[in-house]
Amino acid sequence: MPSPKAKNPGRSGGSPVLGSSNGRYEFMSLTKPLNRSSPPHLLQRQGSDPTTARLRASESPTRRRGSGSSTGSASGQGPPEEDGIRLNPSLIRVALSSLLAIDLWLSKQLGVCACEDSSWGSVRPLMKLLEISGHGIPWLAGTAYCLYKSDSAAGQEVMLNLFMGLLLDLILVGIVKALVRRRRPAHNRMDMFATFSVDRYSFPSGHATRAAMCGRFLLAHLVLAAPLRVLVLLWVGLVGLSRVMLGRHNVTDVVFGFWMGYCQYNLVEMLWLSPQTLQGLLGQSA
Ligand SMILES: CC(C)=CCC/C(C)=C/CC/C(C)=C/CC/C(C)=C/COP(=O)(O)O
Repeated sequence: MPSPKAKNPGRSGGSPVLGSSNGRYEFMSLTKPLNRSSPPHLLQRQGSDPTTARLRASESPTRRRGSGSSTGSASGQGPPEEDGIRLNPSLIRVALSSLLAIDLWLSKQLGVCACEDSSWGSVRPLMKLLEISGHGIPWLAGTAYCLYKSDSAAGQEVMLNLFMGLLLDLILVGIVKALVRRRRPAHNRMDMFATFSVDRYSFPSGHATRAAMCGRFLLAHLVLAAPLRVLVLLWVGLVGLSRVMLGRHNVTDVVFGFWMGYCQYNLVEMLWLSPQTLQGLLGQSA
């Protein structure tokens, strides 16, 4: 005589499910893996209904890996595309952590001027000179001076836009540093002059963004002979290299900084302040 529960075979929960096979009711545990010989309607109820499938899909890869026997994929029963989906995030994670490990290792190897007694400690003063050459203060002060001294409208326009670009660079780098909050390499000695509080973070390198942006700016707006153009490019590269050699940055901070500075120049061009715009702005404020 079946129990009253048998009248409602579709009910599920923590209690065993009653199934009918060959006209006889049998108990089946919900916590044990399903026998392959189970009738199709029980297989359906156990995990192949859309709701359960959705729940399984929303589980994290780790959780799904842990419960492989219940999904059937560990025993090779799971659909092949599900395995593919599970592999992708781990592959990306492995690739990123490998890149990070290479970055840290390479940066440590290249940080040969991190202090005076490092293997290349004797060239540290030269590296610090390159640091000053890419610092925000000399660039802002120099540009402001040229703007003040310039007696042509074209010169003033170029210098004003460079000045705006330098301010934009400080703001954008500050925002990214505050968002990413990557610590400077452990071998760095924090002996830089005139820094903001966000400069305790290393991603991206502010010197690299400035060097890349100013380098592009100079090449585009100054009429320079070929050797000088090469010198500008050399300076940009050396500023970036000196950041890693001084132990201030990891390689990825500088590479990203170069890319960011390159893009910042595009932004400066887009927001270019022409004399007409300036007159309009000054006219509005007057
Ligand atoms: C001189 C004029 C006209 C204005 C000064 C405006 C001002 C307060 C500028 C601040 C410039 C400044 C302190 C920039 C920080 C530069 C720096 C140390 C960046 C860190 O570079 P990183 O490569 O180590 O990330």
